[in-house]
Amino acid sequence: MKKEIIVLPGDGVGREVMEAAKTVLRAIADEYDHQFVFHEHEIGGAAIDQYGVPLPEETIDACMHGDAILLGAVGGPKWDHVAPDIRPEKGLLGIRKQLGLYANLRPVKGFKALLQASPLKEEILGESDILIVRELTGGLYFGRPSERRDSGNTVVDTLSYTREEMERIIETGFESAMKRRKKLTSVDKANVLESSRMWREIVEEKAAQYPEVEVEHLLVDAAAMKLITEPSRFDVIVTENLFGDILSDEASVLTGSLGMLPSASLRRDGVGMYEPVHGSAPDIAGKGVANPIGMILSAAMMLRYSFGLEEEAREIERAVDECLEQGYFTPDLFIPGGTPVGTAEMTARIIENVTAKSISDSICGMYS
Ligand SMILES: NC(=O)C1=CN([C@@H]2O[C@H](COP(=O)(O)OP(=O)(O)OC[C@H]3O[C@@H](n4cnc5c(N)ncnc54)[C@H](O)[C@@H]3O)[C@@H](O)[C@H]2O)C=CC1
Ligand SMILES: CC(C)CC(=O)C(=O)O
Ligand SMILES: [Mg+2]
Repeated sequence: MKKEIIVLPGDGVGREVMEAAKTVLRAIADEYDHQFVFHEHEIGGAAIDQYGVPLPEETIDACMHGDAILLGAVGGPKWDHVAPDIRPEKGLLGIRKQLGLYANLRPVKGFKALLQASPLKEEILGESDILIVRELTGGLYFGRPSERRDSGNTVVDTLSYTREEMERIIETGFESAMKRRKKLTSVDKANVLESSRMWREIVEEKAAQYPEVEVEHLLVDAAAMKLITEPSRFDVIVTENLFGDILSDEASVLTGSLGMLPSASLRRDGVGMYEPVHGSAPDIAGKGVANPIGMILSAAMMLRYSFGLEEEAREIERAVDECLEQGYFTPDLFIPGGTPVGTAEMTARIIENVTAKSISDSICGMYS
């Protein structure tokens, strides 16, 4: 299979973890006889430096013509003082909006080797993983332009959603629940927000079409608490943009680190951008210690959702699991008795496991 992959490394550790993901994809291409062609373009701060804007036309154009997009992360202190409308983060919001990538799937899955050191291990192990379905192109991040009034003493951000925007993501939530353990937790703030009241109405309407799905409503503040105290009560969580952003960083703690979580940003026709949940991590950027697993697992999601390469996706996931079982961990993680490594070595160890399987398979094949 030949695929053209648009690569947007962005800023900070985004660039480091992207190298790792490309290396793993090259190993998979070799093992399974695929051709993955990478086309690199700038977004975020790196694009501001080169083009003066966080989302250049040539980047959008490339994204529209590729088979799938991989994104690292954007932002960093270097661009803290640029005008608000050209901040690096506007590049990311812009590409999501312009490509219509409204459904952000954020699986929160624990790996056994890491959970042994976690007080939450019984709660999240095994079948009890969580899928957060986050609305990605509406709500507070996309309101009318934010403004400061009254000599800068009054600030205005607006939260607006259309019924259609809510319906399509809530449907994604129900469809995801149907493929999993058939439980959907809808998270809102319906005791206060009008947008949340409409959200809840729509969830109730859709529930009638999915009688097999058990539906519960939680207010976001209680949901944040229960995510930590009772993670195993959750199967699929569906929620709007801001709540999903915050809850997914929180949920990452259940897996050991924010650096572990991948995501897929999709639209109905299958076009997808794949990005780790974390940001550009300026505090560790350039030190060679970023955890590449969230980015590598995002590449696995790309193989699964955009290319239909389920076996190859599972192979990456298996290799990550194996590498952690062997005790390798980046400094954001901890495995008792294990070996601390940097980004490059972690990546090399993961690839060794991809290769190890196929070598042992081919040896078995020779004697069967
Ligand atoms: N998708 C994106 O591009 C995102 C961009 N950002 C931007 O990133 C910049 C930094 O934001 P922060 O609030 O610091 O969030 P962050 O997600 O970059 O970092 C939060 C904490 O997690 C750690 N961390 C993140 N990724 C890691 C990895 N792969 N391995 C090990 N540790 C990791 C960091 O070292 C830091 O202590 C800001 O400019 C922000 O706007 C933030 C979140 C998402
Ligand atoms: C620009 C931000 C909304 C990025 C972020 O934190 C995210 O998508 O998780
Ligand atoms: Mg976030």
